[in-house]
Amino acid sequence: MFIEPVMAGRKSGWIEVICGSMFSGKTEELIRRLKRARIANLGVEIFKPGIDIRYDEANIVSHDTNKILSTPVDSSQQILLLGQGVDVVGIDEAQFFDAGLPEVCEQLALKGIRVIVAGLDMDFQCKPFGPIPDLLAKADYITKLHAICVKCGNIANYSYRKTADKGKVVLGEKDVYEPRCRSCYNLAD
Ligand SMILES: Nc1ncnc2c1ncn2[C@@H]1O[C@H](COP(=O)(O)OP(=O)(O)O)[C@@H](O)[C@H]1O
Ligand SMILES: Cc1cn([C@H]2C[C@H](O)[C@@H](COP(=O)(O)O)O2)c(=O)[nH]c1=O
Ligand SMILES: [Zn+2]
Repeated sequence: MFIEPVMAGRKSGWIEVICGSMFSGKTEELIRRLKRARIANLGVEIFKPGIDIRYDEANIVSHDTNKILSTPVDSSQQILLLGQGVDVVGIDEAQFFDAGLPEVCEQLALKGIRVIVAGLDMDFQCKPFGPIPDLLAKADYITKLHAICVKCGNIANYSYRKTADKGKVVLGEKDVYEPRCRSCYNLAD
């Protein structure tokens, strides 16, 4: 389990990235860390991409219906503007943001803000997803989570798409995707 670092001396920010496949618990872990920050009386701002309206327009909602209120935004620059002056910034579904997100996170961390980012590291074709690879390179702390393979029960690293759609961005949940391990991902069905 991730334990919040204790920083001595001057207030310094940092970047945490929570990554993994779909259903691996990224959103739950993000919500857990943000709720703990609120319990510590820290100022928290939470963002998600405007396109992510799967479960709710504004809330970040986990597959287990755990939720926390967020501000939907359309660009990483908005996070830089709206995130000023708080202690902690949380970002969910970061794979959908533009290529400027890593630099925005860097700027926020430089201002002493703890930045917690959750997102898919790979798309349905096992290709790196959006700004996540660059975020991983810049992160101070990385947590890689795993789901359970629906085919065999092993640890799942991949998000298998069940439909014929080949577009990179296709919103969905169990109707469209299932988590699979490496062997089961490479099965024909
Ligand atoms: N195959 C699975 N493996 C693991 N968790 C699953 C699976 N199917 C459903 N879940 C549920 O999904 C929850 C994680 O949801 P969530 O945090 O939204 O994941 P993510 O954001 O990584 O997609 C788990 O706590 C569990 O209840
Ligand atoms: C693999 C993959 C996923 N998506 C979409 C599907 C969901 O709407 C989100 C991921 O949500 P989660 O919180 O990680 O479960 O991303 C996509 O658009 N393209 C893909 O390749
Ligand atoms: Zn498997």
